[in-house]
Amino acid sequence: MESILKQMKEGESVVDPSSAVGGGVDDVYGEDRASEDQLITPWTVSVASGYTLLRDPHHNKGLAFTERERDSHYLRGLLPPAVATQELQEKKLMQNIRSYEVPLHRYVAMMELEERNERLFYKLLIDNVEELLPVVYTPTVGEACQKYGSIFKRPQGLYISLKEKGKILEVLRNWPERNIQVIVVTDGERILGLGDLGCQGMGIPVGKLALYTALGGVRPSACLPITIDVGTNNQKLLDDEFYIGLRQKRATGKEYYDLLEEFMSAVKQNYGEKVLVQFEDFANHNAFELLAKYRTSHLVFNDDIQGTASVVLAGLVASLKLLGGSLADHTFLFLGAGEAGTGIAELIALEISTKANIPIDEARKKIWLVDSKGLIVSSRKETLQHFKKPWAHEHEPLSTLLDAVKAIKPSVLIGTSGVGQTFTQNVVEAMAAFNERPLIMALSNPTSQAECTAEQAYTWTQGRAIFSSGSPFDPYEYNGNLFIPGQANNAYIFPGLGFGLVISGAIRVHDEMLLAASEALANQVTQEHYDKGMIYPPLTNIRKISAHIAANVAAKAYDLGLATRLPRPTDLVKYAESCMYTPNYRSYR
Ligand SMILES: O=C([O-])CC(=O)C(=O)O
Ligand SMILES: [Mg+2]
Repeated sequence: MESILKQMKEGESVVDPSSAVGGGVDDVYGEDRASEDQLITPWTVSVASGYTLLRDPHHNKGLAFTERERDSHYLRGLLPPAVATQELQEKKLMQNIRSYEVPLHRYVAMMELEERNERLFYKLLIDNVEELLPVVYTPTVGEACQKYGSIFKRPQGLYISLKEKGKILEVLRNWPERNIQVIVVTDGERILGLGDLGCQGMGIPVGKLALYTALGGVRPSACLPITIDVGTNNQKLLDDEFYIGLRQKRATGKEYYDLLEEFMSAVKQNYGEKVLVQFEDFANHNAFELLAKYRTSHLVFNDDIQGTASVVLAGLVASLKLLGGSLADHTFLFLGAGEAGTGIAELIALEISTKANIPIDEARKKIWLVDSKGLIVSSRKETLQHFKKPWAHEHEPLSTLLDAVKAIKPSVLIGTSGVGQTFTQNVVEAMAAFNERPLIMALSNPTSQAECTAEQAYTWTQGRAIFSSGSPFDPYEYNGNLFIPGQANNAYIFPGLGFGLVISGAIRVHDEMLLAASEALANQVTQEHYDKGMIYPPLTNIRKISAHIAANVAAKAYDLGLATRLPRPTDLVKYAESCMYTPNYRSYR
């Protein structure tokens, strides 16, 4: 109370005006542009003082408050005498985090840092991206969701449950930030390859949005994680006394779709049509339908269908440098015909059809899918779900993956089944029998669900495999050679894709933007990477990569007439870079 009075005396606001309603892309980013050259704008002085300032994660700098700031912001005595730089704080935190051996403890330490000092959290994440991505994101975030009820301390996003039916607009208005640019929403029904985690799926939107900021450059205050809770069919959670969600079986059908409809229209009403909604980890039976329903009326994309497709296509295009030929010269076999499998298959077909100038149906014939019932073939067409039908080609029925590998003789094997250890030694050896360099992608997450490990892929092919996975694997030494697995995770794509949509003021996501994102990523793989057998660039350069992806996506948005931010900047890469949030401390006078 006292500190608020002090602020009022000084004419300061307790609210950061950068979060006020209104403002397009330019004024939104003014805050961070100003911060970079330490300009003092009216915004940067509008922070709370004293004890409140130390408790405000958006503005707190801890020991890094200077002597002058300690005087001018009533911090004397509230901090010990030492003054630290942001770099020294980083050093200390990395030491602390490395001292925790249990990955979940590292996760909790990072979340606590985010709640204490947002800029330091993002600085740490950006400067140590390869080390910390597996902590705040896949695979550790999977375990965090499984135990979310126990580790839950403070809400990090919005929970919209069936109890909020009819009141969703009010709920959105309860969120403290107004100027939202990106929402990641899940209903928790298919969290990674871990299944239905209900309300505890919240860890996923939180993790994805941390990457939007760290990897893509979207301001943290413009990001909104949302979990829609319609119940869970996970009995273990329903019986768990610490479960944080609705204690009921999942609502389905009309009840489910009515809630989603209310949510989507409330989002548009509250934030306008340029807010991006990323659907994440919905179950297959809803994911395709929600995407089809909203892609023509809202700025939406499904990360598991489209983001994953774009990242895999980039890896495939890059791998042609090592394999030779064009995509049309290859044959693709998938294990798993859900969101990721059919999404990737469709984008590959689109790319082949565009590049080879052949009808998409012809292009699809290069691509085969196996689901839990075996190879998808035309005799099964009647009973297939609609998203599998385009892949039902003429062939005799085959019930196992191994039989399919032997019969189809693919050059590329892609796992999107969500089931670990399904690329058995026999399967991988069969791939190596007729391919000089078999391309193997074990995409299911987290690590426990990967179809095979990097070590297995390299040893079972005597080091000939080109291997990528959804979850990270360490480099592996085999016969004196070091092999570096690629991480074919949508994390390469969605931050740049989303940022490109935001900076161009796009109003719809078009498939050509996914191709543009994919192309930009593939272009970032250099000869130096190819020489090491890599088909993805290292994550250490991810902000530069994201700027290129954003620029390519924005260019496509302008070309397609879907961009509303006019005039079109002449150099989109430079423009993207200049708009990116940077977490260096600002000075408060
Ligand atoms: O979150 C990840 O690591 C990738 C992804 O979207 C999924 O597995 O559902
Ligand atoms: Mg996902």
